[in-house]
Amino acid sequence: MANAPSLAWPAPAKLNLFLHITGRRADGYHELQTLFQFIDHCDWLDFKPTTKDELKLHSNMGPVVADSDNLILKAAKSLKLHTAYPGGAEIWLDKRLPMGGGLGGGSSDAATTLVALNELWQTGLSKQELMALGLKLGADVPVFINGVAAFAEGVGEKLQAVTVPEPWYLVLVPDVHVSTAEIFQHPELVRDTPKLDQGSLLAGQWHNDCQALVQAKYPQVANALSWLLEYAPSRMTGTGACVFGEFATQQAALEALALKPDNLQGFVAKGLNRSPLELRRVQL
Ligand SMILES: C[C@@](CO)(OP(=O)(O)O)[C@H](O)COP(=O)(O)OP(=O)(O)OC[C@H]1O[C@@H](n2ccc(N)nc2=O)[C@H](O)[C@@H]1O
Ligand SMILES: Nc1ncnc2c1ncn2[C@@H]1O[C@H](COP(=O)(O)OP(=O)(O)O)[C@@H](O)[C@H]1O
Repeated sequence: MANAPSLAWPAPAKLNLFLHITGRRADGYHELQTLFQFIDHCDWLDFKPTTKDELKLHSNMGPVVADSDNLILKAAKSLKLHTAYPGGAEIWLDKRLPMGGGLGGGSSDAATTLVALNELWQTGLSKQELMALGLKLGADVPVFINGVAAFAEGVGEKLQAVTVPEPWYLVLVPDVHVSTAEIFQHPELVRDTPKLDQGSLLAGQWHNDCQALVQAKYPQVANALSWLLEYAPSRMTGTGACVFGEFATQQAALEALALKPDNLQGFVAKGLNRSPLELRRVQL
């Protein structure tokens, strides 16, 4: 399985093109205003329904995430429980997205699992029902199920579809893990950015409220960003650690990639307003 070039179901990464934190709820979660766009860089999954009451995951992730914590198995289990589905599934994961980088790979894997098993098990949930189930697994899961670029509010679950430019991105992956929970708990996090309407936000300057704090704590992120800013307008995605620069053409992004320092990982990807998961659904 390790070299399986492409399993059947994509789980794409997302970028937060901007991320504003506008407040904190009583339960500790933060109110956001953010713009999600997908990129054509994906994990790949495959699923085989079984009659046995068992969920089994084969993956190339290594032991970094225990099965009991894996969002894929959590998603499959929650769909099985919610619909009282008696059977199970064998699941394969070809992990390609960096973990804990603000690219949403775990959430995307969970979303693809819910969408795929709902189809293969014929459990018949609507997209809205899947999104509600997904939200219990993580704030970013619904946008991946919805599959279109979106302006998001609430904790990221109140979505409005948007059409924004689809540039090429050079994404850099600093060699550091940034914990989402740690950044959201930090006393110095900016959490009082004024709420604005969608039109003003889309037309304004895009920024990420977590970026200054993450840069200050993690020199690897600060260094990646200052290198990238020499080539293109660049920001951090989510709570980091990945940063992305916007390029008009694939060629320009690849030329910058070729010049990157050897100690930085990176890749070039296209911005997409419709996710590869959604495009697969439409094409079938
Ligand atoms: C910040 C964002 C922006 O897209 O992205 P990432 O950098 O993680 O990809 C997300 O909202 C992250 O979503 P997700 O990664 O699903 O977060 P969750 O598992 O729900 O939450 C992880 C932890 O972050 C905090 N958290 C998360 C979301 C939010 N709106 N407010 C929070 O305070 C909570 O402490 C929670 O325990
Ligand atoms: N299938 C999965 N893929 C990636 N991470 C997972 C998965 N299941 C659980 N996790 C956990 O979720 C964390 C966040 O993963 P990920 O979604 O890749 O990053 P982020 O939320 O920063 O975008 C990981 O560090 C890992 O502990």
